[in-house]
Amino acid sequence: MVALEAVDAGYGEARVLFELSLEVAAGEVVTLMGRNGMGKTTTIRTLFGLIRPTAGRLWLRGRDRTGVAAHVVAREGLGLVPEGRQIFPRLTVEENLVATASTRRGANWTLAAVHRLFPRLAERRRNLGDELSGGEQQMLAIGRALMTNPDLLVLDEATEGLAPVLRDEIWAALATLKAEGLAILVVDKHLEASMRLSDRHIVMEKGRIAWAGRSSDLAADRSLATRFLEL
Ligand SMILES: Nc1ncnc2c1ncn2[C@@H]1O[C@H](COP(=O)(O)OP(=O)(O)OP(=O)(O)O)[C@@H](O)[C@H]1O
Repeated sequence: MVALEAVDAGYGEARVLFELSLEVAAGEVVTLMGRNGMGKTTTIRTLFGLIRPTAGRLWLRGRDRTGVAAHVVAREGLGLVPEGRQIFPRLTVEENLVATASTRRGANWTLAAVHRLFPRLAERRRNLGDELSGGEQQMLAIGRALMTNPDLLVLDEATEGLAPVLRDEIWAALATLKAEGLAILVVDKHLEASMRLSDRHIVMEKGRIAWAGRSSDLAADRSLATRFLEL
């Protein structure tokens, strides 16, 4: 449903992505991995139209969407959980969720549905964003992205800096979303958890794809992790 095809992209003169191609099909869960600074966030920004590629194509639902504005991409059914969460600190939990609500195509995601996925957000609904713990903020960031009713949810380091019990809660929520048929692209360093969740894994090195394969391939060759991921 989304694809980058031979994309070059970067910031000003600095080229970060080199002929990068990747694809996420409907209902598929894919992990994007790699050491710091290898271009994962830049890849996500390019997918969302936040960076315009200098070469190559962005495909959404089979249509060439290269160079379209970010708000147009968002309306095509891509929901972003950005690095650092970026929730609204002075809005309540409920206001944060309603702020991004979309009525596109049936609008499965309502406040009640987000509360079912993360009961903690129902308890905290009247708290301000900056009164939440890190884990609760992350749940809110995911809930907010779901309120746009995406077909593909993209998470950039969503479990970073969270206590293990909260990380597990986030992974469990993602497993529920996968079972409901949502496509997910997840940037994450936690290999074991992402191997359990994801269908496929893509490893980036210096703006290029260094390795791609299934969880069973990763499990079979542990040297891949040390080679590409510093684990
Ligand atoms: N806004 C920016 N302006 C200029 N260069 C940038 C900008 N953002 C990132 N870069 C550079 O682009 C390269 C790739 O960064 P990117 O954030 O995509 O990597 P990453 O794999 O997501 O790493 P991390 O895990 O540290 O977020 C790095 O060399 C980084 O310094």
